[in-house]
Amino acid sequence: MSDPDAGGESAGGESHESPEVPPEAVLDELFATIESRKAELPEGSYTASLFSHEKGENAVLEKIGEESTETILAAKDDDLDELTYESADLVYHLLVLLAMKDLDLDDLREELRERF
Ligand SMILES: N=c1c2ncn([C@@H]3O[C@H](COP(=O)(O)OP(=O)(O)OP(=O)(O)O)[C@@H](O)[C@H]3O)c2ncn1[C@@H]1O[C@H](COP(=O)(O)O)[C@@H](O)[C@H]1O
Repeated sequence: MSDPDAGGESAGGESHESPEVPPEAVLDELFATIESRKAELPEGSYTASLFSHEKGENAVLEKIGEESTETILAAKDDDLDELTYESADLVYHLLVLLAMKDLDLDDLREELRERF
């Protein structure tokens, strides 16, 4: 996997498209970035702030609750752009939670694969 900091991510929370990351590698790249933020806790990183929040794990748990509600509301409104946006927020925060609990994408993949 490539260096997560080489893909244009910014500790300031800016998001840049990374055309060199193929679509099928996006989740792995994102998770690698999350793991990097967890290890290095750079200043200005929203992800790092979730790992060092004074509320502890409740910070990310609350975000998952909020993003779940926003996802449901977008679906009820049949707003597909909003549904996609809020789903991305939800998945991102879920991946932060997995990393916080020392789980990773392989654990998730394995669990899903066993259901085939
Ligand atoms: N994918 C994400 C990502 N998705 C959501 N968020 C943040 O999650 C927060 C969501 O909170 P809110 O819902 O309150 O945001 P909001 O914009 O006020 O409200 P909404 O309209 O989104 O509902 C915002 O601060 C978003 O910036 C993310 N922050 C970071 N990433 C990824 O993590 C990388 C590293 O980010 P930093 O840790 O900030 O460097 C980035 O390059 C991205 O790839």
